[in-house]
Amino acid sequence: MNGPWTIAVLGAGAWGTALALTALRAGHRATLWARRADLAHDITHTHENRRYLPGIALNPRLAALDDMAAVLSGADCVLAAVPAQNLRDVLATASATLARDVPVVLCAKGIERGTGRLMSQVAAETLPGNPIAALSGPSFASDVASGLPTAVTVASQDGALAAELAARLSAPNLRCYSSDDLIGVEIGGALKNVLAIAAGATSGAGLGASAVAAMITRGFVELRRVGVAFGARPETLMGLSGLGDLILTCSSAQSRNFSYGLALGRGESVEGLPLAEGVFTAGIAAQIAREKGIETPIIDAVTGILEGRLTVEAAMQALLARPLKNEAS
Ligand SMILES: NC(=O)C1=CN([C@@H]2O[C@H](COP(=O)(O)OP(=O)(O)OC[C@H]3O[C@@H](n4cnc5c(N)ncnc54)[C@H](O)[C@@H]3O)[C@@H](O)[C@H]2O)C=CC1
Ligand SMILES: O=C(CO)COP(=O)(O)O
Repeated sequence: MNGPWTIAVLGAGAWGTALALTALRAGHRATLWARRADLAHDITHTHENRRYLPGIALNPRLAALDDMAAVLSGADCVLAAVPAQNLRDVLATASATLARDVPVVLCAKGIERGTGRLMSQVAAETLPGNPIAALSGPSFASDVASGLPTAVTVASQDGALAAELAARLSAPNLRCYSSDDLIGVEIGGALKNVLAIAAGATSGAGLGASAVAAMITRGFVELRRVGVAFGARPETLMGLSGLGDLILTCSSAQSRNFSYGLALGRGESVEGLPLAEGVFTAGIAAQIAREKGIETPIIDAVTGILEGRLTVEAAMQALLARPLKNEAS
């Protein structure tokens, strides 16, 4: 289909709002679905998402509704930007009204806790028949919403669909590359959040920039090991959705995952901190790695800290005391 698309964005949090603004910048029509009527009202009438993107003036053409069926009606494409653990419920609701030929682009980064499913597997189960893609890469919502530039990857097992979506979703400030390595793109996005908690904790514990760099690098080794076991291509893991997003998320307090780790490292309360997807993905990622016989000491350490079995100090000591080995092994 030529001409502008009608894009439905599910989830009116920071990322859904940023992506809807980007879709408008790309010349499309975009409507947000918000779970809560007051948030939908705010976005439509005050042109600000005060809860999730405070201080950023929204395009007055951006409307939000709390009626999912109305948002999905006539959509040429759906962007799903709700948290990973809520994706199944949201897509199950969408399945009642969404036409089966409409592509769904998954924008959450995580692994489903109870099942170990990647987001594309959740979508395949809840929306059988819909073409599925994922969008992932280094992209803080507030940067993207403000019009700052970045690049991401749009992946689908159908390479032609990925290329079409990448072309359609690219905007003046968002350069979308395409890939047919869907799993590779998803794994990078999910695991970098867990590793950002580790990097944040290292920094928060005052262990120094050298330790943070070592943590990121050895964390990337774990990301590659798990990714390859899932069938991801190494070059995908080295790309925007893997290494690119790992660098971003592990090096800035703008990241909620890094900030969560910072608080842990400083011994501060994490009560009430904003969504940090790595908190939910760590345990299931560690379990999957164990089942596949993959060594993931950093992901295991983050899990131990989150479950209250390890202090940050004890986890660091245990990592440093591991048997010495060849770096390439
Ligand atoms: N914020 C960012 O910079 C980026 C976030 N992402 C990913 O996007 C996903 C969403 O993140 P954000 O928008 O940042 O989170 P957020 O916390 O800003 O917003 C989450 C939104 O989902 C809604 N929500 C929560 N539980 C829900 C449920 N049970 N059913 C329906 N909606 C529900 C909330 O009301 C809110 O509107 C996450 O997986 C995150 O990793 C990806 C790239 C960038
Ligand atoms: O995924 C992100 C940037 O690409 C956002 O990271 P946080 O969820 O840690 O803020």
